[in-house]
This record gives sequence, structure tokens and C-alpha cells, in this order.
Amino acid sequence: MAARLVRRWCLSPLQVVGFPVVQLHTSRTMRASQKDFENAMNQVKLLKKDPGNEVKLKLYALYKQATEGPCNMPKPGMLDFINKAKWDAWNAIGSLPKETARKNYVDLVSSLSPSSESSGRVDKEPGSESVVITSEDGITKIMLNRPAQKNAITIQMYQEILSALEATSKDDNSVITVLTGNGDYYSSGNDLTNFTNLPPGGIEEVAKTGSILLRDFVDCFIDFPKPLIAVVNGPAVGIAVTLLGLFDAVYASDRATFHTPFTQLGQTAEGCSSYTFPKIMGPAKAIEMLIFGKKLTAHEACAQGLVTEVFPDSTFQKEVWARLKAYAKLPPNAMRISKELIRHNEKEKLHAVNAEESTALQGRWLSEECMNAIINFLSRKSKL
Ligand SMILES: CCCC/C=C/CC(=O)SCCNC(=O)CCNC(=O)[C@H](O)C(C)(C)COP(=O)(O)OP(=O)(O)OC[C@H]1O[C@@H](n2cnc3c(N)ncnc32)[C@H](O)[C@@H]1OP(=O)(O)O
Repeated sequence: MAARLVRRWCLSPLQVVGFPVVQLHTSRTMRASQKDFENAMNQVKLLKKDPGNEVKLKLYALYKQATEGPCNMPKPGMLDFINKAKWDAWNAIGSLPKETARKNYVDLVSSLSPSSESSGRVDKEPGSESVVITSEDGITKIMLNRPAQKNAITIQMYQEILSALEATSKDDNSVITVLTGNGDYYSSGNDLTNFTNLPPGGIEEVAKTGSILLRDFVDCFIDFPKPLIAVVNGPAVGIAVTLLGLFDAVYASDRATFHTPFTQLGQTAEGCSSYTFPKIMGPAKAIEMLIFGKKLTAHEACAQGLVTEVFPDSTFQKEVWARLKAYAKLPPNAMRISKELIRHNEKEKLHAVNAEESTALQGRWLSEECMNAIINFLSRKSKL
């Protein structure tokens, strides 16, 4: 379902919003500007880097305006996220003359030409390397690897992380396990496109399968038997923050921030944070984060007890990995038994909280508040 959308995006990113890459027209009577327009359409096919949803919607809208004039389609239903975003973009152009739209399209494409494409960022396909798992010196590193999407977590990535945790919990060579992110973000949390490709059972089916996946995923963190460390290399959002309450140590760069904008998204807390956060930082501070969406700096999160230690970004990787290598040399059974002693009294409670939170979210994902927030994000009309 949602993974299909993401895969489709990665294989042919320009087509996700119905981007007109194959609709070339040739005419013997075309004028110069029509030629430029067709060249621009060809150029778009050669773009190496996905220009992003906002630009794709602009291109779509200008193309439609240039070829058909003002928006003449019936407005798609609220749940038809992608077509609704396309319709909004086209409709927003109003009565812009066809020729102006054609020129704007050509100008926009030339601003995206290969010479102006940045080559610095890695953008991997899910299913290939969106989650990279490596093992060295007794440390299993699970690295979120979608830096261009700020390491937003797709359905497939949840499944891959879950499988990695299950495997490493049974691997005698693995002493401690680390979750971290590649690029400037730790993770922007749940990929908001996870819920946009509707299966035959509609949005209800998406919400139900999402809730089951969430519950299984978080259960795996609750039960993980060995030391679990978060190396928070940059900003963290949503589930990437809430899960931290289930880690045994959280090391953060001073560039990291911690943001749980659930209410703004029409959603509610998950990752057992409705229980762990009040316990860690007291209800007053937990409510500011989980209900009002207050974003914490790394030092604030450390003062609240969510983060174990903050390091300057310039030395973060070096200092943290040196420390983890030393920890991984400690006797593994003693660490495992100590973790069990510290955690086992809470496990039953945590599983019950996880079940409750997952059920509450299933309902939230069907709410108008949540759908509007996702539509807003996808149509890039608003950002958090
Ligand atoms: C099944 C289990 C479900 C568990 C549920 C968990 C709940 C949550 O985790 S709620 C939190 C969800 N996350 C968000 O609301 C964050 C949304 N993203 C943003 O607000 C911003 O992108 C950002 C503040 C993280 C970064 O802003 P910035 O201006 O620096 O960069 P952008 O241009 O916005 O992002 C670059 C690129 O990445 C895409 N992207 C970023 N985050 C997400 C995301 N969470 N889902 C999908 N896509 C994301 C963004 O769309 C951009 O893509 P394009 O270049 O293609 O436009």
C-alpha cells in the first residue's frame, strides 16, 4: 500500500503527482515558445534529482494551464490526497494566460537543469538501503538512510528495523545496538505519505494495518534485551522522539532538537510516551511536549532527563563512538541481566500503554483533523 507509493516515487519520482513526462505533442505549426515548452518537457525527463513535491505540483499546474487553460476538473474528494493536491495547485493559478503559463513552465524547468542540481545528498530507495545495518566491534548499528527526506520512516523501514532488532537480539556477537540517522536529521518521524495510497479497504484498512504495525514495532523496543542506544545526530520529530523513552542511553549532538507535534497533526502520543515522558520529566513538562508540541533543544531535553548527554556537533561522532566501543567490551551477560532487572517490572505496563496508544491513533488517523494536516503537508501549503 503506502510502500507502493514510495517505491513508485523512487522509481519514477516525477510521475507521482501525475507529472506529465510522456505527454509530448508535436505540431508542424508550432511557434518558438511551443518548441521551448517541448524542450523543457524533455529536460524534465533528464533530471537526476527529484525536485520535490512543491516544485512538481507547480510544474504540473503550469503544464495543465499551458495546455488546457484554467482548471476545468471537478474537485477531487478529501481522501484522494494526491489528486486533491494537484487540483489545488492547478486551480490556484486562476486565469493565467496559456502563453504565460508556458513561459513560467520553461523558466522553472531551466532553473532545475542538471547544472543547478545539487549532487551532495544521498537519496536511496526504500528496500535497497533506506535502513543500513552494520556490525563491528560488538556494536550493531541501525542507520536510517533517507537523508533527502530527513530520514522519514516508511512502512518498509519500520519492518526492516523490527526485523533487525529481532535478529540482533539473538546474535551472540552483538553486544549493544545503536539507532542513528544519516545526514543532517536523526529522523523526521513517520513518513506522512505512509497513509496516502488507499488499498481496496480504504482509509479504514490503512488505519488498522498502521495501528497493528505501530504496536508490533514499539513492542519490539519494549522487549529488546540488550543495551539499546540512540545516537541522535540531528533533529528528531514524532515517533523518533517518543521511542527515546524506551532506550537505555540517548546521546545527542547539540544540533539536535526534539519535537512531537502530535496535536498539530491531529494525532496523539505513541511509543509509550504518554507513560514514559511524564515519568521521565514530570507531567507538566511532558504535557508541554506531547499536547502543545513544544520543541526542546538538546540541552533542554538533557535537563528533562530524556537525553543522557549532549556533545558538541563538531566532536559528536568521534566522542560517542569511542565511548560505545568501550561499552561494547564490557561483559555482555552482566549488562543484559542488569537491563532485565531495571526494566522487567515495567514491561507489562508498557505493553498495555502501547496497545492503548495504538488504538487511539487508529481512530485519529481517520479524523478530519489528521487528514487536513496531512493534506496540508503534502500540498506544502503549510509546514510545521
Ligand atoms: C505506522 C506507524 C506510525 C507511527 C506514527 C508516528 C507519528 C509521527 O511520527 S508524527 C511526526 C511526523 N513528522 C512530521 O510531521 C514532520 C514533517 N516534516 C516537516 O515538518 C519538515 O519536513 C521538517 C521540519 C522535518 C524539515 O523541514 P525542511 O524545510 O528542513 O525540509 P523539507 O523540505 O520540508 O523536507 C525535505 C524533504 O523531506 C520530506 N519529508 C520530511 N519529513 C517528512 C515526513 N515526515 N514525511 C514525508 N516526507 C517528509 C519533505 O517532504 C521534503 O521532500 P520533497 O523534497 O520531496 O518535497
